[in-house]
Amino acid sequence: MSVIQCENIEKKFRKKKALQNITFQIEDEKITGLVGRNGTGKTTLLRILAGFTKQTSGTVTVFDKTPFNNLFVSANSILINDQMQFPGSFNLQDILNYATEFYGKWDAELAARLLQYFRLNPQSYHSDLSKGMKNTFNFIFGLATRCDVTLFDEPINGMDEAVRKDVYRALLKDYLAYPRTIIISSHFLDEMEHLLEDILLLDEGKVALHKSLDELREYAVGLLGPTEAIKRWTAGLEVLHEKQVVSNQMYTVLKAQDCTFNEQQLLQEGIAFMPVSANDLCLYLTNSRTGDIDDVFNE
Ligand SMILES: Nc1ncnc2c1ncn2[C@@H]1O[C@H](COP(=O)(O)OP(=O)(O)OP(=O)(O)O)[C@@H](O)[C@H]1O
Repeated sequence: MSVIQCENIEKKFRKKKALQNITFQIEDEKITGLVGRNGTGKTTLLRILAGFTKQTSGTVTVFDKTPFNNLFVSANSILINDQMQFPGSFNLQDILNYATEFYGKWDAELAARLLQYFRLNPQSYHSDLSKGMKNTFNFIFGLATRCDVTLFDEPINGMDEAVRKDVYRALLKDYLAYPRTIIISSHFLDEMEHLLEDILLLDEGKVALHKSLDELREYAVGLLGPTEAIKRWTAGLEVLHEKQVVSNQMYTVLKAQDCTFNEQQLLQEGIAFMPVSANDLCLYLTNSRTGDIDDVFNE
């Protein structure tokens, strides 16, 4: 069953199109990674799904309802980001107590145990926490709501590596015990790959790709070998990425469906097949249109 459906969404900020032609569906009980370069529309999309802002055109439904200003959607979904504001007079414990009243599936015990594990003092104030601690608290809050739709916008910003690892593990354990629809936007795809079932990749406000992680891992293949031989074999094919490794050796990434070569023949010419990670593929598919950073320093 689709919990989230977007049909041809566009979002404009004055003349700037932050999102365009966005169409996708997200099934119930999946963890989806929302990835893409800076400024590509991830936050805007999550804010629309959470009902915080309205699309300029197109249709969005969450639980078959239009999320903007919808009480049912706001009681059953949560958007966690580093802009979260809590009443200034509330300490962390007050915030957790208040959540009990608002979220039907709130797990106070989980919240308390995680607070203790991450050494967050329940008497401290949210505004006094460091960036990493604030985001750890926000993550705990989001997890403990057990909302049927839980949206995390770059939840691990500022967390150190050990905390990030624990956060991933907590998310996975809780999700396996209480499956729900989770979307996480992040620039750390490598680290979170093991959590994700699907990837929604945005590029300049459009959906570049929406696939399962398994499909993504098989989407492309890398060829490493002599430049002349690779150029000859790949002539006329769509190249997703290429890089000169050393003077006469290059690395080229192609769509796997286009690689109908005889692997043995390629090997004889010194060309090796290499897998392409989901993270690298996402980078290649959203490559800068302004060339390589090296070009900035070349005359
Ligand atoms: N309130 C706003 N007013 C004007 N422009 C905005 C506003 N919010 C976002 N934008 C623009 O919309 C585009 C998408 O921004 P958004 O924050 O959704 O990107 P993002 O993918 O989340 O970026 P990042 O990875 O850097 O957090 C950007 O060009 C941004 O400048």
